[in-house]
Amino acid sequence: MDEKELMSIYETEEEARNVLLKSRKRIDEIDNDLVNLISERTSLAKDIVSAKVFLGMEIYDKSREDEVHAKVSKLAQEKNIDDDILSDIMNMLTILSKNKQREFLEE
Ligand SMILES: O=C(O)C(=O)C[C@]1(C(=O)O)C=C[C@@H](O)C=C1
Repeated sequence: MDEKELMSIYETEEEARNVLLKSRKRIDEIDNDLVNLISERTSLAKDIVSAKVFLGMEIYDKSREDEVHAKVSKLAQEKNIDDDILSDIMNMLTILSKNKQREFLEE
Protein backbone atom coordinates (compact mmCIF):
# COMPACT_ATOMS: atom_id res chain seq x y z
CA MET A 1 0.00 0.00 0.00
CA ASP A 2 1.62 3.31 -0.99
CA GLU A 3 1.63 6.47 1.15
CA LYS A 4 -1.24 8.04 -0.84
CA GLU A 5 -3.48 5.05 -0.10
CA LEU A 6 -2.37 5.07 3.56
CA MET A 7 -3.15 8.79 3.84
CA SER A 8 -6.72 8.16 2.59
CA ILE A 9 -7.60 5.62 5.28
CA TYR A 10 -8.53 8.22 7.90
CA GLU A 11 -10.60 11.37 7.51
CA THR A 12 -9.33 13.16 10.64
CA GLU A 13 -6.26 13.23 12.88
CA GLU A 14 -8.52 12.35 15.82
CA GLU A 15 -9.70 9.18 14.07
CA ALA A 16 -6.10 8.12 13.32
CA ARG A 17 -5.00 8.96 16.88
CA ASN A 18 -7.88 6.92 18.34
CA VAL A 19 -6.93 3.89 16.22
CA LEU A 20 -3.31 4.21 17.35
CA LEU A 21 -4.31 4.43 21.03
CA LYS A 22 -6.75 1.49 20.73
CA SER A 23 -4.09 -0.62 18.99
CA ARG A 24 -1.49 0.19 21.64
CA LYS A 25 -4.00 -0.73 24.42
CA ARG A 26 -4.53 -4.11 22.76
CA ILE A 27 -0.75 -4.62 22.40
CA ASP A 28 -0.36 -3.92 26.12
CA GLU A 29 -2.96 -6.62 26.87
CA ILE A 30 -1.26 -9.10 24.51
CA ASP A 31 2.21 -8.34 25.95
CA ASN A 32 0.85 -9.01 29.44
CA ASP A 33 -0.56 -12.35 28.25
CA LEU A 34 2.73 -13.20 26.52
CA VAL A 35 4.77 -12.56 29.69
CA ASN A 36 2.33 -14.68 31.72
CA LEU A 37 2.66 -17.52 29.21
CA ILE A 38 6.47 -17.22 29.14
CA SER A 39 6.45 -17.33 32.94
CA GLU A 40 4.27 -20.46 32.90
CA ARG A 41 6.44 -22.10 30.19
CA THR A 42 9.62 -21.35 32.16
CA SER A 43 8.12 -22.53 35.46
CA LEU A 44 7.83 -26.05 34.01
CA ALA A 45 11.64 -26.23 34.24
CA LYS A 46 11.47 -27.57 37.82
CA ASP A 47 9.42 -30.65 36.88
CA ILE A 48 11.37 -31.13 33.64
CA VAL A 49 14.80 -31.08 35.25
CA SER A 50 13.75 -33.34 38.14
CA ALA A 51 12.44 -35.90 35.62
CA LYS A 52 15.64 -35.60 33.56
CA VAL A 53 17.85 -36.17 36.61
CA PHE A 54 15.83 -39.28 37.50
CA LEU A 55 16.04 -40.50 33.87
CA GLY A 56 19.75 -39.70 33.62
CA MET A 57 19.13 -37.17 30.84
CA GLU A 58 21.05 -33.99 30.03
CA ILE A 59 19.31 -30.59 30.23
CA TYR A 60 20.02 -29.92 26.55
CA ASP A 61 17.89 -32.18 24.34
CA LYS A 62 18.67 -31.43 20.67
CA SER A 63 16.01 -33.75 19.27
CA ARG A 64 13.32 -32.04 21.34
CA GLU A 65 14.52 -28.56 20.34
CA ASP A 66 14.51 -29.62 16.68
CA GLU A 67 10.91 -30.80 17.23
CA VAL A 68 9.96 -27.45 18.83
CA HIS A 69 11.50 -25.52 15.92
CA ALA A 70 9.80 -27.69 13.29
CA LYS A 71 6.42 -27.17 15.00
CA VAL A 72 6.95 -23.40 15.27
CA SER A 73 8.25 -23.13 11.70
CA LYS A 74 5.02 -24.70 10.42
CA LEU A 75 2.96 -22.27 12.51
CA ALA A 76 5.05 -19.36 11.23
CA GLN A 77 4.25 -20.31 7.64
CA GLU A 78 0.53 -20.79 8.42
CA LYS A 79 0.35 -17.37 10.13
CA ASN A 80 2.71 -15.58 7.71
CA ILE A 81 5.18 -14.66 10.46
CA ASP A 82 8.90 -14.30 9.69
CA ASP A 83 10.25 -17.82 10.33
CA ASP A 84 13.77 -16.71 11.27
CA ILE A 85 12.55 -14.17 13.82
CA LEU A 86 10.09 -16.62 15.37
CA SER A 87 12.87 -19.21 15.53
CA ASP A 88 15.05 -16.67 17.37
CA ILE A 89 12.21 -16.08 19.85
CA MET A 90 11.85 -19.83 20.43
CA ASN A 91 15.62 -20.08 20.95
CA MET A 92 15.33 -17.46 23.67
CA LEU A 93 12.47 -19.36 25.31
CA THR A 94 14.48 -22.59 25.37
CA ILE A 95 17.44 -20.66 26.82
CA LEU A 96 15.14 -19.33 29.56
CA SER A 97 14.07 -22.89 30.30
CA LYS A 98 17.62 -24.30 30.32
CA ASN A 99 18.84 -21.50 32.55
CA LYS A 100 15.99 -22.13 35.00
CA GLN A 101 16.71 -25.88 34.94
CA ARG A 102 20.37 -25.20 35.78
CA GLU A 103 19.28 -22.86 38.57
CA PHE A 104 17.19 -25.63 40.14
CA LEU A 105 20.14 -28.05 39.91
CA GLU A 106 22.43 -25.56 41.64
CA GLU A 107 19.99 -24.93 44.53
O1 LIG B 1 11.49 -30.64 26.85
C1 LIG B 1 12.61 -30.54 27.39
O2 LIG B 1 13.39 -31.50 27.49
C2 LIG B 1 13.05 -29.22 27.93
O3 LIG B 1 14.03 -29.14 28.62
C3 LIG B 1 12.33 -27.98 27.45
C4 LIG B 1 13.10 -27.34 26.30
C5 LIG B 1 12.19 -26.19 25.78
O4 LIG B 1 12.32 -25.04 26.29
O5 LIG B 1 11.35 -26.46 24.90
C6 LIG B 1 14.36 -26.76 26.80
C7 LIG B 1 15.57 -27.39 26.66
C8 LIG B 1 15.70 -28.66 25.93
O6 LIG B 1 16.91 -28.67 25.17
C9 LIG B 1 14.52 -28.98 25.11
C10 LIG B 1 13.35 -28.32 25.24
